[in-house]
Parts: sequence; C-alpha cells; structure tokens
Amino acid sequence: MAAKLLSRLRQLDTRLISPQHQRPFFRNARLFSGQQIPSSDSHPSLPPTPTPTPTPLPPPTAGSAGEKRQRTSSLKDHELAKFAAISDTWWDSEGPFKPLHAMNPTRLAFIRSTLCRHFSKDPNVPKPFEGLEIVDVGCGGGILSEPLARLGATVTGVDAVEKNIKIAHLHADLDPTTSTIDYVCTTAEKLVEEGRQFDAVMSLEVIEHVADPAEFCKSLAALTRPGGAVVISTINRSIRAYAAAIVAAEYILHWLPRGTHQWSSFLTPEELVMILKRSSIDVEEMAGFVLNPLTGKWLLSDDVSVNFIAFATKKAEG
Ligand SMILES: C[S@@+](CC[C@H](N)C(=O)[O-])C[C@H]1O[C@@H](n2cnc3c(N)ncnc32)[C@H](O)[C@@H]1O
Ligand SMILES: [Mg+2]
Repeated sequence: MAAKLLSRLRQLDTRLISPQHQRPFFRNARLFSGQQIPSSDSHPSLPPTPTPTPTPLPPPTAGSAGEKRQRTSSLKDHELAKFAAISDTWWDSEGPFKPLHAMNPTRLAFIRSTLCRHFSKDPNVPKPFEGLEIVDVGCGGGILSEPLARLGATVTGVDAVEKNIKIAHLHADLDPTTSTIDYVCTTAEKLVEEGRQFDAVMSLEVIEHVADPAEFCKSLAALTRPGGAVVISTINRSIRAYAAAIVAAEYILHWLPRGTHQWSSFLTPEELVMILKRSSIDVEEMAGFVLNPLTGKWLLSDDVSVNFIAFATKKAEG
C-alpha cells in the first residue's frame, strides 16, 4: 500500500517537472473557458480520487439557488451534495468541519490584519470592522461569518445549499451580535445580477468546489466596491497538498469525508493571482497555513505549498 502510494506520488512528481508540464499557468483547462486544451495536458497520471455517492439535491425550488442553475457558472451539483449531506455537523468542532474550526483563529488573524491595514482601521479595538459591509460567499454554517460580525462588520452570508443557510441562521440566532447576519441561500452570480456590492468579499475554501473558478472570480470582483478587498483561501495543486489534504486528511486521519477534495480542482497560487488579475483584482499579500503537529494549532507561514490565503484589492475609481 505504502509502496503503491509512493510510486503514484513519484509519477505525479515526474509529470509536474517534465518539460511539457513546465507551464503551470496553462495546465488548468478550467481557467480557460471556451479554449481547447490538448488532452495530454490534463492529468494523465493522477490516480482517480474516489467520490462518495452523493446525496441528490432536492429539485430546485422557487427562490432557491437552483432557480438559475442553468445560467450560473459556479455551481457543481455533486460538490453541493457533499456539503448538504453533512450540513448538520457544521458546529461540531470534532466533526467533518474540524479543520475549518481549527484554522479559524489563524485565518481571522490574517483577515483582521490585512483588512485593518487596507481600510485604515485600528486592529486593537474590540470591533475593528465597524462600518464595513462584508459578504461571505460559500459561508456554510457560518464559521467565518459569525466572528466577522463579532468584529463589528455588517455581514451577509451566502451559500448555494439551503440546509447550510438554515443551520447558519439557527446558530447565529443564539447570540444577539451574530443574529444580525443576513444569511441568504444564493450564489455570487445572483448577487451580481441584483447589483449588490460590498467593501470586502470573503470566499474561504470554496473556489476548489466551484465549476468555473475564473467566472467565479469575476463574480467576486463584481461584488467588490472600487477600493474594496477580496480574501480567498484554498488548497494548492501541489504534491504536498495531494499527500496532506487528500491522502492524510481523508484516508489516514479521517478529518474529512473521503472524496471531499479533487486534486485536479485545486489552484496554484500563481493561477489564483492570474485569474484575479484578469478580473482587475490585484493580490497584495499571500500566506500559507501550516499545522504545528505538537500543539495541533495552525500558524501563518510563508509556506504556501498546501493551504494558502490571499488578500487582494480592487482599484479605487478615478
Ligand atoms: C468547505 S465549505 C467552506 C465554508 C466556509 N467558507 C468556511 O470556510 O468556513 C464550502 C462551502 O461552499 C459552498 N459552495 C460550494 N459551491 C458554491 C457556489 N458555487 N456558490 C455558493 N456556495 C458554494 C458549499 O455549500 C459549502 O458550504
Ligand atoms: Mg475545500
């Protein structure tokens, strides 16, 4: 088993460093909507990642995110089904969302420092985000939306899965500060159609689950006011990420249900920078998250080889 895994990883390694694969920007066909990428440029040696049998989503109902599914670009039904199937576990800090709970203080530290610097806010006051309107796209059960509200932001949380929004609502209602969060079952594209804009747009651990990351970034850009900020976190398409985020997290440690992540859906930091740039969003800061195995705590690091977070801005008008 170990030998088989090692040989698979070696195959992957060879594929990534072989001359025909030295153009990381051009490997990911999903970033080039409508453009044909030769099939040899896909992922020939990537072992198939098992996917669980997804629980089918209920048929789209009026007013749900499914309503415009034909016209939206970001929704992938089988990805949404994975989250719908475990939606009642969002607030179980030992359940399938344990890694998000564990990473939350670290990602909030990054968000707090970057947003405060950008919007000239004092990071040391109890509510540094007072006066900021923030949207949390793909908010799930509200693990990030809630602390953003506690830090003083006016928060809108959106998710394509109705069950997630219900759980988020119920949980937020337990505290008067978080009960102000406006949770809506919708998509970024739909908010754009409605002409909504925010000072800051967050989308953490979502882009690897959408159908078209470039189109998704365009929507995030459109939701950002001129002079506003975007924060995205995701997983690098690296060999280390395959070993850590899929083999270890799903198959050895059982932190996440098997099939949660598809390696080929990950983006490298360079690809993320590029697709945001095409939407006129400039990445200004990036950090990696690394787990200290002794304390079990996640730390910000320069190592972006597995989990990483990017802070980006949209130019002010004029
Ligand atoms: C890994 S969870 C991240 C939750 C939250 N952002 C966090 O980090 O705590 C991904 C979430 O994105 C949602 N999602 C996936 N694709 C989406 C899309 N195209 N539009 C809106 N939400 C989406 C899923 O339903 C799920 O709740
Ligand atoms: Mg993910």
